[in-house]
Amino acid sequence: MKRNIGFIGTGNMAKAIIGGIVKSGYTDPHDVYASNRSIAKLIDIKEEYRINVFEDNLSVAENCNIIFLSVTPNVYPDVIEEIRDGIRDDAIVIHIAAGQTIAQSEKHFQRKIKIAKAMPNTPVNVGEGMTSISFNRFVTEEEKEEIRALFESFGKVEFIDESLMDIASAVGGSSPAFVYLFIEALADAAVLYGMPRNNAYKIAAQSVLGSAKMVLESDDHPGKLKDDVCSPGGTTIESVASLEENGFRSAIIDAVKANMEKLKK
Ligand SMILES: NC(=O)C1=CN([C@@H]2O[C@H](COP(=O)(O)OP(=O)(O)OC[C@H]3O[C@@H](n4cnc5c(N)ncnc54)[C@H](OP(=O)(O)O)[C@@H]3O)[C@@H](O)[C@H]2O)C=CC1
Ligand SMILES: O=C(O)[C@@H]1CCC=N1
Repeated sequence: MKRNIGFIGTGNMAKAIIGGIVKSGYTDPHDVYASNRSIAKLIDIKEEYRINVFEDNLSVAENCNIIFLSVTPNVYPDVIEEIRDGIRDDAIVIHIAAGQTIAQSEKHFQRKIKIAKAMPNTPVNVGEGMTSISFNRFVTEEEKEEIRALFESFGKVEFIDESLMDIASAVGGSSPAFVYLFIEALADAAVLYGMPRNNAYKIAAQSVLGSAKMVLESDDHPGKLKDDVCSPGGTTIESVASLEENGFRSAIIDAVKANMEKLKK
């Protein structure tokens, strides 16, 4: 079935997804539609990706059969009320809002709607995204595979139980921010020792990328991969000991806990 893909809200996450589906060739930009509160962002995204834009949300709903609700969760009730009557029966609505449950949205829609709850991250923009997805009971198995293919066009996909969506949001949706902090800190340290910033970012970022690939592509536990870097009596174990002393691991676990606490509010 031919699908027009719509985005209500063209903020950071929607822009990353639009970039992902257009650059991967998954869809033609002519089949992508978007609306946003401020016109300036719409003009920018239209210029960058040559997609169609509307000044109102209802037109996106009426013209599309995959609809991303890419606004923040506090805006969901108003947006759902605006588009409710314009949604086509064959449409699949994709929620990406952290903390927004399928049940909450179903309550606002007040009608039978096919819903996919997806938790992507911004690396979708460069084809290396991670998206966790769950569905409501109205989405067929065939449609689930169609949604998988969409998200796989710009990264990896896991179907998970909706009860795990908050932790998927913290560990998949938010974690790129933690990793950027790590890369920035590594690069700052390199600059402190006289390395030019462009060299520093490249060396730090590629080391993170390669390490992630080792975890994904070797059968080894991350602890074993760490051990392989630490030569006996060498330099790395000095750094590892320092990180342990400074509570590196518990700082990460606490960061995830803070994320989960916020999602409960
Ligand atoms: N950023 C990320 O890495 C991730 C975000 N998400 C989820 O994506 C959603 C959006 O987050 P993010 O992109 O970061 O936030 P942004 O603030 O960047 O984007 C939200 C967009 O929604 C627009 N908007 C607000 N109200 C309306 C409305 N009534 N009608 C149409 N558009 C509206 C805003 O427009 P304007 O700015 O013009 O007011 C803005 O462009 C959130 O629910 C978040 O949980 C999920 C995974 C990762
Ligand atoms: O910061 C946020 O609320 C969103 C959810 C996951 C990433 N960004």
